[in-house]
Amino acid sequence: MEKLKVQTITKRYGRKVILDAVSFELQPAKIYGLLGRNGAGKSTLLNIITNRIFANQGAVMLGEQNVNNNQASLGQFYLMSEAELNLKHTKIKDLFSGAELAYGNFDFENARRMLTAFKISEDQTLAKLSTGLKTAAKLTVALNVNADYIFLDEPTLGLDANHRELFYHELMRTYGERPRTFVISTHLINEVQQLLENVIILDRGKIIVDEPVIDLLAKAYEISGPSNLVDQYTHGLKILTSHNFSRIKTVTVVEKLAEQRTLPDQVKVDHLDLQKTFTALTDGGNEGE
Ligand SMILES: Nc1ncnc2c1ncn2[C@@H]1O[C@H](COP(=O)(O)OP(=O)(O)OP(=O)(O)O)[C@@H](O)[C@H]1O
Repeated sequence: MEKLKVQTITKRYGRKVILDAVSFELQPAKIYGLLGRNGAGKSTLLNIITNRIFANQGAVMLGEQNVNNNQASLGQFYLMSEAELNLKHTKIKDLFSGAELAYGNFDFENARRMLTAFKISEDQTLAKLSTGLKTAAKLTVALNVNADYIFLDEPTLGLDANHRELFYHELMRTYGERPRTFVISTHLINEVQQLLENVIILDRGKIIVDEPVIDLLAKAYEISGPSNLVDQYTHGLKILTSHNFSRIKTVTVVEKLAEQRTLPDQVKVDHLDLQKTFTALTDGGNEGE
């Protein structure tokens, strides 16, 4: 498996810049989270990587090959997204054969086992399934297709809590059996935190985070206490969010706290989880666009 390199991708719709010279790399056999607020450009980016839409500038490379219209490279990528590509009236079993035809070595046995777990018959068509079960059927294809890079755009759309658990379990199972790269774009950040090795955060057209989750969380803090003491302790730090309740101030920072900073007795420092870190970093972003 080769590295996938996204190099200075720019995408504009009219005069609006959706992706602004975005660059990052995906390593073989890792699970990434691609996070961003509504309208941040996640789907646009995944569609560009998989050649469904075209960038105004930049390139996507698999190893040394530009993937643009390159069937051999594109044959390593699979995108599961909301778009149904006119497959509504296709039976699930025909989706399986389609994946076999396009990619070879489809894991029929595991796919049938997953369908049974989701209580879906392979003779059903996507059109007749509920939103959640449609997602479950598409996930069953995505987790059993023979591709090195699998992009899951909103893979939990409509899935109830039990089915989401089943999906996370199946993802880890297939990843354990055959490690390949998964990129999961989702808003259910807390739920996927345990699955992700790396996180990429898109905000207002740019990548603002691209690192192992463990490294990001190691420097993500919530600091609270009497307002004047919090101000004193955080002097010189970049405060991302700040709230006052009565005389207690709570701020978030995502940067290393130097050891020589003395923590006043009444000030408390806690680590943030991934959801809160994301919110702190993207507060004031582009929600609702
Ligand atoms: N075909 C299009 N024409 C014009 N603008 C578009 C088109 N497709 C997407 N956009 C705009 O590009 C921006 C990014 O959209 P995109 O769907 O990539 O965001 P997203 O991060 O996937 O959002 P969400 O989390 O809400 O699904 C949005 O402002 C959207 O309105």
